[in-house]
Amino acid sequence: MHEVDFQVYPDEVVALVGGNGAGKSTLLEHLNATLVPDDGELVVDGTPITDDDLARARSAVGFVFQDADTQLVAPTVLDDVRFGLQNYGVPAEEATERAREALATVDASHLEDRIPHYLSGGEKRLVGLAGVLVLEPSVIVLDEPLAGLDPARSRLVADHVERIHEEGISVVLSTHDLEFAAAVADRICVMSDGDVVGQGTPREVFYDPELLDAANLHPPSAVRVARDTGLDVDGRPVTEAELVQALAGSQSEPPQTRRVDGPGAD
Ligand SMILES: Nc1ncnc2c1ncn2[C@@H]1O[C@H](COP(=O)(O)OP(=O)(O)OP(=O)(O)O)[C@@H](O)[C@H]1O
Repeated sequence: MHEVDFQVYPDEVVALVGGNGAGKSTLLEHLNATLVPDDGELVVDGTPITDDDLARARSAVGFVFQDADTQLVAPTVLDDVRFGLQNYGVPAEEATERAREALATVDASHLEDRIPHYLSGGEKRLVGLAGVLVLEPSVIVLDEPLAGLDPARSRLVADHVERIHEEGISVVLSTHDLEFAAAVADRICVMSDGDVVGQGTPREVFYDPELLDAANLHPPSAVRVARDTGLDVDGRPVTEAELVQALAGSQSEPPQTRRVDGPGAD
């Protein structure tokens, strides 16, 4: 990383996008002081983090790792989710109650007695998320949250991101899935070669071909359809739902704007 200036504001979802090796995970791991900058500063909730104070960054910024196994350490799922709370000295009964609530939030209550090691990749990710949510962080970092998930579980993760956001927690995630980024993010940061090379709303970023080319990225399919088919689509849609809505809107235009050929034509 070099010369990176990156902020997360309250109540926003930020997606880091960029090719392999662009620096997404490295930047994310700085946010909760898993990595500490050689030069520069990490400020959490307005206060600079010092070497003696790393625990504060770790409790304020919850990190859900791409490889969930690194995060799951206890013999059962419930033990795992309450592990962090017990480390912070929360009494056992309260820790259990809060852990159960966090598991319910991610629809994983049914897993509470299971052995974390034997869960599927998607289940592990949900339990990792519960283990972070239970600590009530102000920011949650998700490194490649869709990696290895089937489409149904990917949708579930997208729903959870929205739900977490509605609870007033900021979310920073990295992803190679630009459709997902377009659907969940308020702000997209484009990374290339260890740097943030551009950022903006999904509409600004995904309709900026020069920025996307510079980072070797292809826009989401809705953007490609809207841009390349020559259809007169208003509003620069970035998701399929927005594209469908825009196309439906353009179909309700007056009939003279539609080309009508063939035998049935008047
Ligand atoms: N601890 C480290 N020391 C030195 N170089 C590192 C270290 N960790 C990562 N790198 C290098 O930094 C670069 C960025 O890696 P990073 O994992 O942040 O990329 P990424 O954007 O998350 O990539 P991907 O999409 O492939 O996961 C890579 O070239 C990687 O080899």
